[in-house]
Amino acid sequence: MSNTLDNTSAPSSPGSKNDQKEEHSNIENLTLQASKTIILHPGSSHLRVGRASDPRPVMIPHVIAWRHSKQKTHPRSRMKLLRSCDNLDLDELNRIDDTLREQSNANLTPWKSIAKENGKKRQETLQEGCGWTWTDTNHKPEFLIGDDALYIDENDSYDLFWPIVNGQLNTVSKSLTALVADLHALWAKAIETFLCIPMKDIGKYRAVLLIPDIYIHQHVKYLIDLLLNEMGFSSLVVHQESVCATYGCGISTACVVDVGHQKTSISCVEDGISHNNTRLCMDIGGSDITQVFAFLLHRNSFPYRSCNTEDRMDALLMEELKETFCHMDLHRVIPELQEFHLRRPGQLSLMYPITLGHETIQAPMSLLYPKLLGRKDEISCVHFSKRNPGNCEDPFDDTYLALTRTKQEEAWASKREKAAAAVNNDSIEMKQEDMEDEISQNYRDTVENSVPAPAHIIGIDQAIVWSIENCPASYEDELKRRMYSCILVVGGALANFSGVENTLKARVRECINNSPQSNMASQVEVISKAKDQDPSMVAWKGGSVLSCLDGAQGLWITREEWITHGLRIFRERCPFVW
Ligand SMILES: Nc1ncnc2c1ncn2[C@@H]1O[C@H](COP(=O)(O)OP(=O)(O)OP(=O)(O)O)[C@@H](O)[C@H]1O
Repeated sequence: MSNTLDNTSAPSSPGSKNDQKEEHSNIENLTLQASKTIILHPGSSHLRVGRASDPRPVMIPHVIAWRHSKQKTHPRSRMKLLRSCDNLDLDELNRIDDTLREQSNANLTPWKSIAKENGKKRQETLQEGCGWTWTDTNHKPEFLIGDDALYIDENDSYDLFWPIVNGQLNTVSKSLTALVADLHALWAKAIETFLCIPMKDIGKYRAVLLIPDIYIHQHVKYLIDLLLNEMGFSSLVVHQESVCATYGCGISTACVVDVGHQKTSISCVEDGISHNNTRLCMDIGGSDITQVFAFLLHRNSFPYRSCNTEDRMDALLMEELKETFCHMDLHRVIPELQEFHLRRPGQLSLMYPITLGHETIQAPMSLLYPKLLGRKDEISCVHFSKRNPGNCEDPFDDTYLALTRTKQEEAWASKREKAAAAVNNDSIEMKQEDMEDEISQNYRDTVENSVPAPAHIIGIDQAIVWSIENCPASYEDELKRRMYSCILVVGGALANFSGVENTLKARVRECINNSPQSNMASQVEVISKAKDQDPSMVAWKGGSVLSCLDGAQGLWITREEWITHGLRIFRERCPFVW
């Protein structure tokens, strides 16, 4: 498929008039097709949706607000924008500080001095309002989506719901059927509002759906059914985020590190295939960085003293401050005098001066030192590829494959499945030590014990090494070498920080320096803004590239085929191992 990818951008060779005519009409066809293809990339914080012909997608908060009656007696659900972090392990901050001192050769200003400075700061009221208003709900819409939902007054009669949590469908708060109904309402409204396509015309459009690398089979089935059956798209292709990310950058082989709002997913992709054993997902991301930053700002006498991240507007302010001030440039540790604006719908804006110390680096570094997050659920926060539980619609499921695979494949698969099941807490009887033994053993098989086994959350640098070391064997470890020399960071949460490439590169080098792969250390390269694209849109872009590839034309499943053959046809056409 990579060759085809190159072909799409290759200039046409001059030929006869007929050839040129044919080429012209091919291009016209392709453009027409692209304008009739909608790419959907849902995430924990944002939904990206747009036509394949668009240079970039519309990106809206992936949230829906349902109206409820004022008489409702039970408390309204208030899904928090940021997860709480009450157990930060502050000893980890000392480790981060040691690294900063070593790298910057500078003295770090103690947080108490910064706090003293901030204690003196007073806000200034600006004469102009912020221009924001609460969403007008006077006409009592049944539901609202995106920014309209996010900016509903908290006292208004609406319940907010984020359908994706930690990168997966949020089935903790709702049944799968109810959740899919929410997605139907949300996606249809987004397509009508932002792409100006009435749902009555959706049958003229094809859809590309991006799913997580580690997906739940049943969820994918529900989503296909939603798009083809319920919404009525004419046909559909489903593909994994990491592979689409490589298409989006025009890179054929990379270790893709996708750090989003609530999840970090790592996978080694080679020519359009994400290697199963290299996939790892941890429930940590940008939302954790925001929480750590909020904590550190409070410790440093944050001048907006009543800030409370349980409040939606304050949580959004914290996100904005993180995106504006945080970075991963380890040489920038000197305190800086900055200012920020506090905006609230219908109120005058306030301008606050603030002194920022090196908490602006400590917060993003928490993803390299995840112990800092103090996650109590850290074992259930690590996920590996899941076994296909099988489905009666699909005769060639894992059970069939298990019966037909070789002895060696059998041994490997059973070991891996046991370890993955344990880490995912599916196998509750398994004791902690057994579990660690299994995972270590599984891990030793390929890694020779050079990196700790990911039975709990580990730093992103270590997770990258774990993933690459699990690549299939190749001549003189050529594949691993290629992965180390192309670590592609996508997703909005890490790739946007200045200095991330150098910092991550140094950390990965350090991780492998004392391992059998130390000869590859000098070749480690990290790319965070491939082709100057917004890293949170790279995978979406790849979805649009995929929809135009010649080689992908055989992957489409039509509505009729889905209705007639169900999962069987999906397995046949699926561009990844189902
Ligand atoms: N300029 C920036 N600097 C730092 N962080 C940023 C920046 N822009 C966006 N982010 C962060 O990126 C995160 C959103 O990234 P992304 O859109 O890739 O996540 P998502 O796909 O919605 O979530 P997930 O991958 O967890 O399902 C948010 O935490 C946001 O604060």
